[in-house]
Amino acid sequence: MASDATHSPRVASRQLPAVVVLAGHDPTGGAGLVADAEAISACGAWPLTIPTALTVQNSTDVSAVTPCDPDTMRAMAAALDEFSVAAIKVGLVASLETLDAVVDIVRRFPGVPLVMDPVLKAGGGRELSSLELRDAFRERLLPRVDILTPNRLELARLAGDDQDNDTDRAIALLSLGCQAVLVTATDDPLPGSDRRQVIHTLHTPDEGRQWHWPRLPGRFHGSGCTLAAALASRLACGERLLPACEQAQAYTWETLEHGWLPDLQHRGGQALPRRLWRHPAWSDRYDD
Ligand SMILES: Nc1ncnc2c1ncn2[C@@H]1O[C@H](COP(=O)(O)OP(=O)(O)OP(=O)(O)O)[C@@H](O)[C@H]1O
Ligand SMILES: Cc1ncc(CO)c(N)n1
Repeated sequence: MASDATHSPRVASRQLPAVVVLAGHDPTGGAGLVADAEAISACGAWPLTIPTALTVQNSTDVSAVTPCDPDTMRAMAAALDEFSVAAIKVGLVASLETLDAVVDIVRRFPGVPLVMDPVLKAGGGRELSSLELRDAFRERLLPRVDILTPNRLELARLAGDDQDNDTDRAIALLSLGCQAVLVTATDDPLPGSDRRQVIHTLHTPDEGRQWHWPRLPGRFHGSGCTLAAALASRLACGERLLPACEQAQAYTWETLEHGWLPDLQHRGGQALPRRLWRHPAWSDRYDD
């Protein structure tokens, strides 16, 4: 056995691409930082988690949000200089002060792909963003975003009232400097669309692309976080935008297909995506 003096830990020689996650903490693990960390790990990268807010919530609704201390967030980011940061994922930003910190942190990583999942409203309807905050977001963070992943409601709220269809709304956001917009249409299906499917539309300045996925029964808590975190992870691993979008959607769909309901009484709770369902420790559990 090697002596202490000569012992060196067994380490992998390959560097793992890291994803900085700036998001709120959801104690259920359905959404927020924990969800993001699971999705990022499952999709091949290493999560570096910086909390933006602490929330009180269950699988249905958020009842309180406490923004985190912006200087602590900045200090956390500054301490991560051993890692090779290859993507950033931003989720819930609940105050102007934490938005300032997010903007400062993002500036530390110029050119690193940034995925933003705008979290404006909780599943149960609680507002999580003020008009002032949305304006500041559009002005200060959106121009740095590589891909935004709003649902249709978030798209309409961020684009404002001047457009009357999703394409024009997405173009309005692209004109503010964001590079791509992937719009999900689950709770608010596209007019005239087949309700047995969920449709995603990618808008970029050069191309558009649509995907159709079979609609799974039930409602899910944290599906949007899963999609955006998986996408950040795939981009961190060097995937190009289009295949990264496709792989992140396929992964998200599988986590929902393997989702589970914490409340078997079905008192209105939502199902939680099982993001590590491929892990051997989970393989023989909870499956019907
Ligand atoms: N019932 C469902 N069937 C199939 N896919 C779903 C279903 N619900 C959500 N998804 C998938 O989850 C991902 C996130 O979409 P969704 O529209 O739920 O985002 P969101 O409303 O922003 O989510 P969240 O409220 O969790 O932030 C998409 O890939 C979407 O297709
Ligand atoms: C912390 C957090 N982020 C995002 C969402 C949206 O699902 C949530 N409910 N909670």
